[in-house]
Amino acid sequence: MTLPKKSRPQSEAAFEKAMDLMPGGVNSPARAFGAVGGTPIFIERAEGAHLFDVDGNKYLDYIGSWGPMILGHRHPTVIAALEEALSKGTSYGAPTEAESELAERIIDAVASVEMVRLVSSGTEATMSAVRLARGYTGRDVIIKFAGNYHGHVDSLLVAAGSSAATLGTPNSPGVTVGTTRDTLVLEYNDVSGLEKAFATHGDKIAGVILEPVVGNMGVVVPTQEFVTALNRLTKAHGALLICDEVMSGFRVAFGGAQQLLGLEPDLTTLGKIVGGGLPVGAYGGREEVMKHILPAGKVFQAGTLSGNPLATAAGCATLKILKEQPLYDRLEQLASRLELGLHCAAAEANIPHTIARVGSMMTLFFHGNAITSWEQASLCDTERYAQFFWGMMDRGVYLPCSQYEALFVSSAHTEDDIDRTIAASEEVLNVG
Ligand SMILES: NCC(=O)CCC(=O)O
Repeated sequence: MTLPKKSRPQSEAAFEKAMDLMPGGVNSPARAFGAVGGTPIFIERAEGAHLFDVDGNKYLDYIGSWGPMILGHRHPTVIAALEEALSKGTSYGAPTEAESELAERIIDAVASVEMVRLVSSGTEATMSAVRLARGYTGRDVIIKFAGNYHGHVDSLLVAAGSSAATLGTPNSPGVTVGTTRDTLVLEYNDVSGLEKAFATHGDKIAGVILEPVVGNMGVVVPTQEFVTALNRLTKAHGALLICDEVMSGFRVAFGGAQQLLGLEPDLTTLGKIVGGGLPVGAYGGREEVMKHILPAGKVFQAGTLSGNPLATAAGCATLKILKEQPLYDRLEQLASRLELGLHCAAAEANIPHTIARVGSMMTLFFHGNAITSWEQASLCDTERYAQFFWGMMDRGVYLPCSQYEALFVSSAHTEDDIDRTIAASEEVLNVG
């Protein structure tokens, strides 16, 4: 296992203390650097495209809080909206007009969403969407795909991606066989597997949930045949298509991955960017389906902090900027520059690799072939990734601490930042 050359004594001390207080020293396993070894850096503050750790080191941040910070950290408009909301109160547990504004902004952007419910995390959004799909159809079975991650919902924590895959727990202890009896796991991009599942269980399938651009086994893109089959088979069998756009929503396009790919979901789950850096999730879809949620209908779902005024303010400010400013072209330019630079660096060093990218989310896989499923993703050279990760960290570039997580470019990155990142990668990949 490669470890960093640089020591970070304050982070090491903070981690040692945290390990006594919280399991593994963290509040979410993705943060623990488990797959790359060593000590996670403890963050002191962030600004624009940069993170600053407690040892006083500055890093170019390509995680962006695992996706939400598409505008970079402390965007002045988002901070101003938060300050204004804060001056009025922090939680009411009663309706506000700002909730309608955020709902309206989501409905305006995502073509398939006619009505939306706000929650507090992506996990809550997917959990609720699955319940609604079952409640609406009166059926039990949910199809999910290996390596896709839908938060830590029990019934979906099977062959899960993200830190569950990275840390070797794709099927978590504590998730009962009974809970997952109605979860059918297929390989991503496997059209014939999907056809067979519908041929065998068609009248029992409540829905199919997927990441339309996967970010949780590294970036994996669906084939056009897979997209067409998902649209066709769900419609033909009366099952709901659920696009989990917690990561890809407002990230790969203003209308999400569904807009880019031509997916026609009945339900969409959102999180991350819609909260502008505060805890928000959302699920939405056709009005006729959404009206089955209590109190309009009978499917139960609730939340004390749902539509929280601070989170709603940050979300509205972020979505307003994304609507009014042509940031997606800029993100595309920056990210394609990074893709090309990383590709050239790895090619020059003769390192087998493939890069998957959609807009500003991307993965440099240490494997020579294109990655289209978890079966293939699992063959990557994760030891090489760990070396790459620490080499980049020591040069002030903060990348995901796992081969199986996407990196994100934000609109706060500059061409110069990208070029510095490429120069660092050239050094790291050539040193080996
Ligand atoms: N792929 C990682 C995430 O999406 C969330 C971060 C976390 O699990 O802490």
